[in-house]
Order: sequence, then structure tokens, then C-alpha cells
Amino acid sequence: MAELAADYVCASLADGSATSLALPTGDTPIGMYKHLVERCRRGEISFSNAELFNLDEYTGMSPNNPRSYHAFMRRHLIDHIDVPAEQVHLLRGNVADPAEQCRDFDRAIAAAGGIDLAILGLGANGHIAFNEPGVSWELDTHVVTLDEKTRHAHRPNFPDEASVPSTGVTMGVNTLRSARKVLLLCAGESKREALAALLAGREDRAWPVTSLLGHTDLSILAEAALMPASKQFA
Ligand SMILES: O=P(O)(O)OC[C@H]1O[C@](O)(CO)[C@@H](O)[C@@H]1O
Repeated sequence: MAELAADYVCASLADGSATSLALPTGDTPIGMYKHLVERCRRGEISFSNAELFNLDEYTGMSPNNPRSYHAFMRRHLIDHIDVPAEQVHLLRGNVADPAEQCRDFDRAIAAAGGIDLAILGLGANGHIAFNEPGVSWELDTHVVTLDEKTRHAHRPNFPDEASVPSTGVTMGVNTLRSARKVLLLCAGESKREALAALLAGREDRAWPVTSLLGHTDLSILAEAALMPASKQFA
């Protein structure tokens, strides 16, 4: 799955269909990032023209905190590829004015011509980026309250329950749906219900991932075990 995801991203970079990328955190994309870093090291792909945006971040968290998504993006991708620093746009958790950061981020996305390719992970509760169940689908980048299910899923990365952030900042569903191409990565048994909601083909505000239904260029890469037999092709 990691290799197929990397193939998709490389092909999109190479044929010019993706210059601006929205990038996920979480366990699922780590393998894809490994392949991308390797291929960049071998000179097979280049990020020199890419504009990179991360999807989300915990609020209140310094970019230097290894648990921050900022640090994740640097650790798994940014620090190992040939992207110029000025083309990297990472949301920060510890800004003085979060609303202003959201506006600046949206302006940077607009200046890049919008997002060409949004690569998304999937939350067990159906979230995409930090767009939790019940969120408005009309928003661009905004500050959110994290769902208890999300906080629970993130608990292993923190020393105790109380340290798990309760708010975040995220690209909104409107931004994600406006991306020219979307690649959704689904791995792990906990995602079964969320993926099933998407495959059921009905928009449902309780499952934010269903906001992607109707997108004209949505690709789903899922572990075979999560796919109903009728939808398996590889
Ligand atoms: O890949 P994982 O670790 O299952 O995470 C799934 C989703 O949850 C998040 O970590 C946010 O809660 C996303 O970044 C990711 O898309």
C-alpha cells in the first residue's frame, strides 16, 4: 500500500498534475513517506517545484515538540527531500493568533493555486484531517475541538489522558473537497466502519469522510482486508 501510494504521488509530480500537496500525519502514511524519501535520494523524483502543506496540528503545541505534527512532517519527509524551505507551509500549534494563522494558511494555499493533490488518512470516527463528525463542510482552515474518539486514539502517543490535546487546527472540508485530486489511505481494523460509511455512497454528516463522495478524482487505497469482496480489485 505504501508503495502504491508513493507511485501515485510520484506519477502526479512527474506528469505535472500535482505541484501543491496536502500531506497527512498518523501511522498510515509513514511507509509512503519512506518510499518518497528513498526515491528522492535516488534522484528519481524531485520536490524542488512542490508547495507542501500539512493538513492539521494540535493547538498549543510547539513545533519543537516531537509529538507535534510539524515535527512529524519534518522527521518523516521535509528534512530528507529537496523542497526549498519557502515552499513548505506547516501549521503551527503555538501561534499568538490562531485565526490569523488560518487566514494566512488559506492565502498561501490560494497563492499556490489551490491544492492539486490532497493525501488523506482516515480517522476511526471518519474524520479527514481534523474535521470531526458534525463539522461544517463549508469551512477552510479553522480551529477545532477534537472528538473524544480522536483523543482516545492519540492517547498512546502521550504520557497520560490529560496531556492529549483537546483542540487542533485543520484544513477544512471545503479546502479538501476543492483539491483537484484526493488520495485517501485506509489501514487498520479501526477504520472498517468509517470506510464502510464511505463505500455506502451516501453523504452523512456523522462521517466526514463521506464529504468526499462526488469528488471527481478520488482514489482510495485501502488494506484488502477492509474492502468488501465485491470492491476488491488487487
Ligand atoms: O493513520 P492513523 O494513525 O490511523 O491516523 C488516522 C488519522 O488521524 C490523524 O492522525 C488525526 O487524528 C490524521 O492525521 C490521520 O489521517
